[in-house]
Amino acid sequence: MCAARLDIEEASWGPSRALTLLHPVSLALAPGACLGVVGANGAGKSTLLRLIYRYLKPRTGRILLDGEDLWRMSARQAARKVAAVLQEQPTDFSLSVREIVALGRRPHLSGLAAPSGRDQEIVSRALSDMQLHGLAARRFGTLSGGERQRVMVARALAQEPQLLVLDEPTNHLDIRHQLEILELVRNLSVTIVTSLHDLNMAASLCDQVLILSSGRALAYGPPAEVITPHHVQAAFGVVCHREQLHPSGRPHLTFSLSN
Ligand SMILES: Nc1ncnc2c1ncn2[C@@H]1O[C@H](COP(=O)(O)OP(=O)(O)OP(=O)(O)O)[C@@H](O)[C@H]1O
Repeated sequence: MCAARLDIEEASWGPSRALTLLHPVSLALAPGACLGVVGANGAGKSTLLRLIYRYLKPRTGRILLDGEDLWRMSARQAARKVAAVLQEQPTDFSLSVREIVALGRRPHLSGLAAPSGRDQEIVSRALSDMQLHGLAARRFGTLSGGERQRVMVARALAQEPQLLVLDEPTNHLDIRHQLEILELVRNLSVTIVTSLHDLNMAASLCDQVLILSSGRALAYGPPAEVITPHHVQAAFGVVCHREQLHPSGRPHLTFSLSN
């Protein structure tokens, strides 16, 4: 897998001319960097992610991967470069875990060609990266929420993307699997855009953070500059305290409704 540079240039979106849900957003993300998109419910995180994985076409502006406009590529070309792990999961519950993960190879297969030995190897690696080998033959519909989430990450890994988009990747996961997924994601050599609700997690995982508030970019930059009590108050309407953990000295945020 290799990593792409992501440039978002004045990208906005709304379902009609009269309604803008995402006001123009611009940012540049270096290859291999991890961007965390945070904000209150309804702030526009999923909408921005949908533009980045080419589900929605920007009403204004562009999304560029290594300088190439996502909407000037074919859907298939884009699918070879961008993979997404979404909160909505597939409804083909009767497929096995291995079959679902193998769907990630589809953009790389030509025509009706059967998967090659290399494709099978990539699928096996994705299954073992997500510790799913023991579940490979199980029907997707029989898995727990956390197991399903790991299958969706494995499918995205099998796609060998240059940019991986994750919408709340730790949903449904217990603490151990949350930490494992985050560590795995962090060690991938791809560019990552992830929405997160946990600001402490965003601060420790991400190289850059974008705070959205009511469909507008409130702040963008390294976590220490962006996740500040002032911005948190403005975006979430809560009081935020930055404390230092002992003995690591790492910053940790706590929140309250009033001082
Ligand atoms: N097609 C649409 N038509 C009308 N409104 C929409 C449409 N899509 C999204 N919205 C609204 O736009 C706002 C932003 O939605 P979005 O899903 O991007 O928020 P979010 O930050 O991901 O929220 P959450 O944290 O709750 O998942 C919400 O108020 C949502 O109801």
